Amino acid sequence: TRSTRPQRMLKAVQKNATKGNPKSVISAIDYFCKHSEWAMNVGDEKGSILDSVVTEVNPSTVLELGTYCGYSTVRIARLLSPGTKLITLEFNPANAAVAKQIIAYAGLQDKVILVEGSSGDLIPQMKERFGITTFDFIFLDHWKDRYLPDIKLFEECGLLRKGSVLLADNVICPGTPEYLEYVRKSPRYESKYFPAHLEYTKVEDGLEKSVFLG
Ligand SMILES: Cc1ccc(Cc2cc(O)c(O)c(C(=O)NC/C=C/[C@H]3O[C@@H](n4cnc5c(N)ncnc54)[C@H](O)[C@@H]3O)c2)cc1
Ligand SMILES: [Mg+2]
Repeated sequence: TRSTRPQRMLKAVQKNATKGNPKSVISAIDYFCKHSEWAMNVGDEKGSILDSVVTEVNPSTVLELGTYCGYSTVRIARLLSPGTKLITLEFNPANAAVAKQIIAYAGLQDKVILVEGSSGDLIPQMKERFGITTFDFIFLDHWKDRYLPDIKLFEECGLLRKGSVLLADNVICPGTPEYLEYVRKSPRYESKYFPAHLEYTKVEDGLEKSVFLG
């Protein structure tokens, strides 16, 4: 049967990147998306903003919602200090299987815990399953209608502390209007919009960084 786009992306990484070199994996995926097939990775322009926020926060506890093929997982994990791991949630087994291989090809498997399942089910399990008290940094890049319910779930589960940083992809395109309204209106968050473009296109998009004020 015909291969899937994530499988073709993995092939491109195995062909064009250097094993154990995260930067080359990131470049190989960006090249594939620019010259072969567009795919919904955060991309290089928004990825640089992601890099700068992760570097600024220098988090000890990290959560990513929506692994997809692991592109942003690799971007984040490569910047984490030794001994720090990121937890990434993905409910599509086929995507998780590809992501696992791309993360391993980058040599970052020891810095990543990939959990198969849905955020709605897994977020309430973070404390008991992974011994997490609160998250320092959360990257939201899953189904856009899950951003708002999931941030409320973080609050209900006591997973945010004063200074926790949430970074949300696609707040313009595809768009997350309810989430944006919530974080921008709530007195419990300090929000900032980083303008950019939809990955590999000239369409306007951007990231919203929201700091929990406790
Ligand atoms: C109209 C239009 C369409 C598409 C675009 C382009 C565009 C650009 C982008 O950067 C995008 O991030 C997206 C986008 O839709 N992303 C959704 C990403 C899902 C992945 O995450 C997984 N997942 C989804 N919900 C959950 C969940 N609860 N728990 C665990 N995993 C979940 C899925 O299994 C997928 O692996 C789309 C722009 C405009
Ligand atoms: Mg996205």
